[in-house]
Amino acid sequence: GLYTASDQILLLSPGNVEAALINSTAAMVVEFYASWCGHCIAFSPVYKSLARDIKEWKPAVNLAAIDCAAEDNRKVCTNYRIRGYPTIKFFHAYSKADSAGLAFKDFSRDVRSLRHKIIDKLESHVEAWPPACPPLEPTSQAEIDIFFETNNVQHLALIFEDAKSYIGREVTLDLLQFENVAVRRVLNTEAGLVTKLGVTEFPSCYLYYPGGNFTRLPVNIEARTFYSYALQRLPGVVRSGRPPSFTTFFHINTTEEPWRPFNKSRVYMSDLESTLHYSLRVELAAQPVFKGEALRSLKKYISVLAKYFPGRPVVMNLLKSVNSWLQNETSGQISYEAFKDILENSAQIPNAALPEGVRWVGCQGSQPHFRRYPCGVWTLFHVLTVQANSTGGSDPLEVLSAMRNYVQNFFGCRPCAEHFENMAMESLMEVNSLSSAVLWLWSRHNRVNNRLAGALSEDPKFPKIQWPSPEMCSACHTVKENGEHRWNREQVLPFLLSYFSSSSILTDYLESESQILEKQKKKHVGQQLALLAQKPVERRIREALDSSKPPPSPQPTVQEEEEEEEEEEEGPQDEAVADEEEEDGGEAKPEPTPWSKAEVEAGRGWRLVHRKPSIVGMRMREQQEDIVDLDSFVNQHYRAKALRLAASSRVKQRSLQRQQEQEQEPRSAFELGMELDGGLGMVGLQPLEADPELDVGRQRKRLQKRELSGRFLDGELNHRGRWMSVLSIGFSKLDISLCVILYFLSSMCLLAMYLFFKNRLRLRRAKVALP
Ligand SMILES: Cc1cc2nc3c(=O)[nH]c(=O)nc-3n(C[C@H](O)[C@H](O)[C@H](O)COP(=O)(O)OP(=O)(O)OC[C@H]3O[C@@H](n4cnc5c(N)ncnc54)[C@H](O)[C@@H]3O)c2cc1C
Repeated sequence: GLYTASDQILLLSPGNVEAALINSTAAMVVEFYASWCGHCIAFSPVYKSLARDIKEWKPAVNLAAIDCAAEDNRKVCTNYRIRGYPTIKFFHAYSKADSAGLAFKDFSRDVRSLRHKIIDKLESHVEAWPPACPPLEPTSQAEIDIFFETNNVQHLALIFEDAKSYIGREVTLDLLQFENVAVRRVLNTEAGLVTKLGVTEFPSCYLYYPGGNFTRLPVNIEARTFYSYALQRLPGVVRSGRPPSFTTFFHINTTEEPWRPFNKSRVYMSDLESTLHYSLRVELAAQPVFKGEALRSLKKYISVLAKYFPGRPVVMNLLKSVNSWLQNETSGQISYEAFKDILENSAQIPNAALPEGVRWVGCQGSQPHFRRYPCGVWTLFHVLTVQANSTGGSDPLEVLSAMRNYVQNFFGCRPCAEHFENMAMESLMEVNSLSSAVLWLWSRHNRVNNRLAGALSEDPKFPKIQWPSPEMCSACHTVKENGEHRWNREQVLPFLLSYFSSSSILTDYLESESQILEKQKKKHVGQQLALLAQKPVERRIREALDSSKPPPSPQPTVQEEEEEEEEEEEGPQDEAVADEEEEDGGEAKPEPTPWSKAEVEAGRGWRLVHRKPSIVGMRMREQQEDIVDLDSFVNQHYRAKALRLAASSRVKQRSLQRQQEQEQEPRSAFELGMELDGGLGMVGLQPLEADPELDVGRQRKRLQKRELSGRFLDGELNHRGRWMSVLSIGFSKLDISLCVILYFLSSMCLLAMYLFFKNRLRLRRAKVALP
């Protein structure tokens, strides 16, 4: 068919036609059409506009349509004696079963004249006036005099007009769904009232109160739209079924968060950043993997954000890094986790971060379920279309198609996405310039506002209006000669360009950039700690071993090797001095390689695990460490720790100065990790202190030296201890046995050779001695 349920048009079928047309409390206007008929197709936008225009009239009159081209509907259309398309018929409220409806003859294809026709038909009701329809006939002085005795309303609006004018009746129907206000039309011929109120202009609107007090309703233009808008916003006037505390909502904090006072006619960066946070960290997270259409949509979305989001440097740096990573991604699919790593700036690009959490300001709702994120999404895309326009984007559809794809693929509200897609399919192709893109989004947003006005999702504190209101931009509204409201697009465009421009965006309630960066830094450190704490011991050992495979070049340079050898050969006294020098920074050298921190860490890990042994022969075992026995590995480190502790306690006893130095020396995070891990901190290779500046490499070196010093100080260790220490470095019992056997065999061999040559010499001497 030509219509959908979101058009505010009731779609008729054999199943619901009787319930809709027979004995209904509201009158019905029905379009009988055929979906293949060109005139029907041409008329459908008018009929949709009419439905939007008079949606407040629903309790009195409702619009419906039926596609007679559908086989199932043919009998219904035949029963109502439909001969041609489109045919519009009017059914009075409480129509009988045999009613065939009143056809609109020669109706013109414009909303205003159709509206007037509907009013004419409503007034032609001959039976008892339907209770759902307000009185449409002109009022009199006599009725006004006793009005407040018989009606319990706060405001009575009197619209003074001539007999031909429909404004009074239209405004009466526009206010049908609002409480605490009544509207009556007064003809210019009602001399008593005209004189009493001193009315000179027709049309004009006056508010009349008990006791005969009255005041003129101030509006920019004397027209239906302005009257209806102003009357719907009078104090105490609420949509039917809504709480009457409309005006006091502003001061009541009904949300969990503190209310943030704001200017209703400004855009806030805090809303935009909150939208980015929710969109990128929450909504996108629903997709574990992006591929195909979803990946293309994500790329487009991030691309327009990186190009047009008028963000602070810290946010823009982050968006640009995410964008360049995404655009370089060619594998055809990416996981959300990988995306998130870049989003959280795991690579620690300087001065780049997206603030965490939401802080709604202009998008605050009076209840936690009102407004917020969807308000932010609209605002974000209005800002982006305006930014694209003012920065001279090349493709008029760039932002809108990114929005369309985002909404279609990721926006959590699926019916919203469906409605938006329908609008996009219908007219997005008409957009041919950057300014028409701005206007397209504005007008489609207004369509959504129109559809949602009065819906349960409408925040009573922020009623859905045709935006901008006359108060915000009176020049945006005009009235045609015939009194019909029109948007003045020439005025709307500059208004939108200024309202959503980057220079108009307020930065209240934002966290400072340094706060954001500081939080991000803490988060990174926290994540590293959590990761370390979560990893099972064996996994950490395996990872350490994996990381022990040499990366391309962080192997020690010749100079480094020499330095390390020198350090290893230094005695304990030298070590203390060297430690002091390192702490002072005196001898500390910057990392000689251009590797990232992680790579350097990996390199250090590699060097640590593969450090040159002090016993010749260890090199031969390096290749085998990939298949190390975990238990013996664990044992080695337990033993190493025990030896270190023993050695350091001996040192303490022997040197008071050395003891003091050791006591003053802060325990390194690495050592703490060793203790926490039961001596396995070495394999985690992670600093456990929350200070990211901690030089883990130096502490490791120091630790190595202590291990070594433990061995060199071992003069006091007993022979068995030393033997054990030799074993602990890596020789198995088999190795030792083989060595002993080889030693024994070679000794035997030497002995045999000695005896052999000795005998030969003796024989030779004996031969020479013979005559
Ligand atoms: C793409 C999309 C489709 C949606 N579809 C539906 C739906 O089908 N059903 C549903 O229940 N909800 C839908 N929503 C949510 C709904 O439109 C509102 O966003 C939500 O109800 C919150 O409303 P709000 O009062 O904060 O104002 P919003 O409509 O969210 O507007 C946000 C702000 O934008 C400004 N604004 C308002 N109108 C315009 C305009 N025409 N042009 C420029 N700026 C304007 C105002 O300052 C307003 O405060 C949709 C949201 C989006 C993003």
